[in-house]
Amino acid sequence: MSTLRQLLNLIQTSLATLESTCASEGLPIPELNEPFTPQSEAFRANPTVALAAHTASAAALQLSAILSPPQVSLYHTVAGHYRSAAVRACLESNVTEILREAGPQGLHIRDITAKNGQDPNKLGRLLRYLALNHVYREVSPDVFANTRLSSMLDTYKPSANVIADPDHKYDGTIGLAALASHHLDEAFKASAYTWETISDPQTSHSGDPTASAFARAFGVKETLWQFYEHPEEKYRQRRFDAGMHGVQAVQPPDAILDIYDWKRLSPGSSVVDVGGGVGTSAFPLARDFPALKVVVQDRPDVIADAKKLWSTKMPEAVDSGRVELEAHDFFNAQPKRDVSIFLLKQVMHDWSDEYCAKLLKRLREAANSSTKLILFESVMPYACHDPTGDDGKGVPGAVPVEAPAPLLANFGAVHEAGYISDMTMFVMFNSQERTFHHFERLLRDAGWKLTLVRRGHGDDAFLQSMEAVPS
Ligand SMILES: C[S@@+](CC[C@H](N)C(=O)[O-])C[C@H]1O[C@@H](n2cnc3c(N)ncnc32)[C@H](O)[C@@H]1O
Repeated sequence: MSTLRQLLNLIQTSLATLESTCASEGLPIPELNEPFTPQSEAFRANPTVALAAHTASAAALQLSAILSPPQVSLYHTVAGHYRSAAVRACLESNVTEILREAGPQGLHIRDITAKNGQDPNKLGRLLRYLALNHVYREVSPDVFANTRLSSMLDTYKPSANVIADPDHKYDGTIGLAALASHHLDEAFKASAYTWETISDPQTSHSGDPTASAFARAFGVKETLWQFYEHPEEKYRQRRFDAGMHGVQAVQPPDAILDIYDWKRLSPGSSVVDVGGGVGTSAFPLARDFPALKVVVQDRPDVIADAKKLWSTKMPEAVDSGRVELEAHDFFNAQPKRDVSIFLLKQVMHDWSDEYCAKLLKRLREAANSSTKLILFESVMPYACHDPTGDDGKGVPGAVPVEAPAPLLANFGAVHEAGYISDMTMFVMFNSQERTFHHFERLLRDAGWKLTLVRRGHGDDAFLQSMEAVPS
């Protein structure tokens, strides 16, 4: 059978599964022209529906790559920066808020620009360009409306407020628009310097966090965190914080409870959350497993914030000593001993290999023979079939569920989020997301043996957990 026919079959069988499962479970299938609501995404929580939707989408994208003129497909990627530029202009000129208030019949570009002060000829072309990819739609000539995609850029504030007070546009929002605004500013500009950064002998092979494309683009020799400390960067700092709040909000709050069988730990066992922030993961652990000793380690200013938070959320836990909030630099010798679990959640992806190696060795030095290391990170799939799992002798969970042939094994651009995160880590921090084999190598070199990958939250989940023991 031709590849085209195989792709078409995948679309047909996936859609049949999707429609019948949604019908029997009473799950609505989203409409492109209606605004996003959490309920409109509820169907994806059903694993059968999610797999069918992702398979059909991946097949449709591959079909388009075959049937579109190659220069058109290529330029979809080559000209990606124009789409970013256009969406940035619409986001920052508050088009989505204006169109939300206009409703599904849309608004003429003259009336949009009467509100946001833009040139109707220029903004109208940007909107029409984005409508090619269903971000906004042109309802009738020069009349535009939101779609499911553009509605995700909504701060849900009245347009008059965000137009009058752009400095506080993203404060107190759910964060997705803030995250997009951050990506379209710092990360977008940084990404333009990717080649300059990896071709300059000063930075090409460096693991230094200040050797990033971001530092080059902004003409600084500092990390993003140091950059945000400048008084004139307060707006960007607040916008970043709002964006991170949005990222946290879409992660299941109690995911930490599912990544290990915490019941197995005997009373008094100690769990050290290294780089644990203000204790987001430690809260559910301390709440559900009061017999454990939970230590949260982070930088001094983060621990100061953590102390304030815990004093209102769970003061007893800190007062009794079963939760300890400890300022500690994870590149220095680890002060804790007799630790059952060292937890590293979304810490490794902030650092290049040389820094991760340092941090892993500090933990290994403090480990005893029964200590476990749990990493909670994105484990990046290859874009091809991974033969690791074929003999069944490898590490359980090392290979994710792969897409059926002839699709790309990782579902291609349908699962792009992890790869976007990898690019973000690269341009902003000179760091990265890693494949299973990369994690395995890093751990092995630092004296750890990777024994298990847990994919409890589904294969398209953002984070997977990995277990390692001293080797
Ligand atoms: C991406 S955040 C992850 C926080 C937390 N594990 C979570 O998942 O919510 C990385 C954390 O590493 C902390 N960090 C960065 N450098 C550190 C260092 N040298 N020592 C200790 N913590 C550090 C940051 O302050 C931040 O809280």
